[in-house]
Amino acid sequence: MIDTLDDLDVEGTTVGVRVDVNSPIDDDGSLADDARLRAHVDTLSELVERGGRVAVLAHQGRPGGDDFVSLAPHADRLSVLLDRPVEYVDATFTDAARQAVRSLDNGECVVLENTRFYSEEYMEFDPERAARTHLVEGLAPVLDAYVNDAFAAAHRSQPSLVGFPTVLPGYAGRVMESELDVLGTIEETPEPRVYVIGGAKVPDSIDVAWSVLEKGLADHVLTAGVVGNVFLIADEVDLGDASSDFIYEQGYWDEIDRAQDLLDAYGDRIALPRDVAVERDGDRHELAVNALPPRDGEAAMDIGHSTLAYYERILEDAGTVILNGPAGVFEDETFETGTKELYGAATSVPMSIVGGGDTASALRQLGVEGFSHVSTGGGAALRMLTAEPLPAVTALENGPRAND
Ligand SMILES: Nc1ncnc2c1ncn2[C@@H]1O[C@H](COP(=O)(O)OP(=O)(O)OP(=O)(O)O)[C@@H](O)[C@H]1O
Ligand SMILES: O=C(O)[C@H](O)COP(=O)(O)O
Repeated sequence: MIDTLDDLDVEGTTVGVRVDVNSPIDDDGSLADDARLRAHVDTLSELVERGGRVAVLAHQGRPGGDDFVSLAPHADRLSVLLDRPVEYVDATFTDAARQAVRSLDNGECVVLENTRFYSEEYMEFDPERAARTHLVEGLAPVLDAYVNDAFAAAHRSQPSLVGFPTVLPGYAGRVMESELDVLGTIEETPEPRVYVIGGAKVPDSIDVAWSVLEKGLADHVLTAGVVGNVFLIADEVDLGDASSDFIYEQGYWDEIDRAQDLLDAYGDRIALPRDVAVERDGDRHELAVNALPPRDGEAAMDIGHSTLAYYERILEDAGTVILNGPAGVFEDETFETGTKELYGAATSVPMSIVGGGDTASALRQLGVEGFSHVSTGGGAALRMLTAEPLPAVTALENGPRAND
């Protein structure tokens, strides 16, 4: 059992609230989409309205990425969404951060700096070790309680997710609570069950594919996006240098072997793209897999119409579809078709569950709606849908309670 905000005596309590506001960022450093911030408004408003002193903790991007930026724009946006001043401090666990938290009054809120600006936060620990990191040792002494609303990051055992609830009474926020309610019952959803796995986080996606195939949860796994490209290469399709170099540069080369092992073990339940779209003379150009490799410099940026027809036939018979990750580079209009049509077809399946930050923003951008549940989590939703425990949830379950 996990305590929720219903169990927390909020008035006058200093609460560290871990949210997941990891968002797409424009070239000028501003937020390209605020959906993940809006998702946390209920939890944060409730805490400030009930007189809490709220210190917001979150990550943005990954080290080395263009979206690895400060949380200052997030604080500005939260201030608009919560309709009250939200302070921002460019520190997370130092004296400056502690000072900012100590000076909060009832009903006030401060956003601390991107937790991943500190290297320990980008490592995975067991909860006891996570509790001895600089972040947790530095900040926990000025907090009375910890609320985890970051369902989308709950598959990470990083200090801000598993360390705080090991030393402070922990509570699930409203997003966490509702996601666990909806996604906790995957084994009871209608069959056949189809998992559509696209996007660019290849190692996570291959883990999920292994797990759902091994446990018999998936009748079919449909691959798309960079994940689909990795499977094609594993199936000895020559995708050309541009796509191969991209996979190599992302550090995903070893994933090709894992994809191959997966095809050997469960190939009959894994569907691979039958064609891909590349850019040729400024336009979209589709190439059947047997017509590959593409010309020099052409990369596989989307699935093509023959793949769409194949996947749509599988979806017609599905009872449940679980989707994560766009089917192509949907940010470019030329390559939005795969994502738009595949996700559009999925809305006709009786139970359709979508996860993922980029996926949710892709769907809004493309005007695709009508799913049974759009989760705030991508990797976390998928992990949960494999019936695997989420480390951050386990840490909340095992941590101290207010009355202990
Ligand atoms: N064929 C492709 N080549 C290059 N990039 C691709 C391709 N297909 C999809 N992408 C990129 O994948 C990115 C999104 O992948 P990602 O796995 O992060 O999805 P997500 O929905 O955000 O999931 P999560 O919430 O787990 O992060 C998009 O930016 C998109 O451009
Ligand atoms: O976008 C996500 O899936 C979460 O914010 C977790 O981000 P991560 O995959 O960089 O840990």
